[in-house]
Amino acid sequence: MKLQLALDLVNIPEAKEVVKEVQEFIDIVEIGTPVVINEGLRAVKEIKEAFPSLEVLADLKIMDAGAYEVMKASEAGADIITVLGATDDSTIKGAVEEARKHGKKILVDMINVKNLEQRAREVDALGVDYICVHTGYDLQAAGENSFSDLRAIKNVVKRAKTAIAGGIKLATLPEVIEASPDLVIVGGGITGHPDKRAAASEMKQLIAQR
Ligand SMILES: O=C(CO)[C@H](O)[C@H](O)COP(=O)(O)O
Repeated sequence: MKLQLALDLVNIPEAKEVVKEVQEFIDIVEIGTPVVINEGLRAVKEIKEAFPSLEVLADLKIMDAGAYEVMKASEAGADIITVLGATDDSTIKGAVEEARKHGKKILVDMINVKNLEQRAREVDALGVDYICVHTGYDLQAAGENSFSDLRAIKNVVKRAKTAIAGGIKLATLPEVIEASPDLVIVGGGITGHPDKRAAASEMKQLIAQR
């Protein structure tokens, strides 16, 4: 089980500071969608150059032009690129084919997918690397989480790895770990903690005990 740090509310220098603090406890660093909007793919490039031993995920949440956007993120140094599960199969197929050309991986974000199990089966058959259940910020604010969604996709996904994101904190991590995802994605649970290093370290220990 891997731990991914999601960076959403920082600029590039701040991102580097946070990663420096917690790098020994994380496997993947995510350049979040707001960071890409503010800083562009330069953020991916700079973080990959600064931390070459970490995998870097570009959270582009691709909805169209899958091949082109994966090509651009790959050129910037991303190891994993996100595509939305709600989009058309042709976009996901294009993204997967392009990722293969560059030796990169595709994570499909199932945010706001209604027919979750059926779509997870379909997306799995398209050859993606990760399928991720995700409660976004707006639904987190309404008290929702993706814990039962994770259990649901674990029952139907046969070849992709599974991942979960959305509001995971130290207190809720044990419940997440219980459902055995391959990847746990944590943003505010680390970046919003008064001691980021301690939070990341404790999360890594909880995951390692599994
Ligand atoms: O993709 C995202 C928002 O759309 C976030 O990166 C993801 O939800 C993880 O952050 P947090 O743990 O703070 O919810």
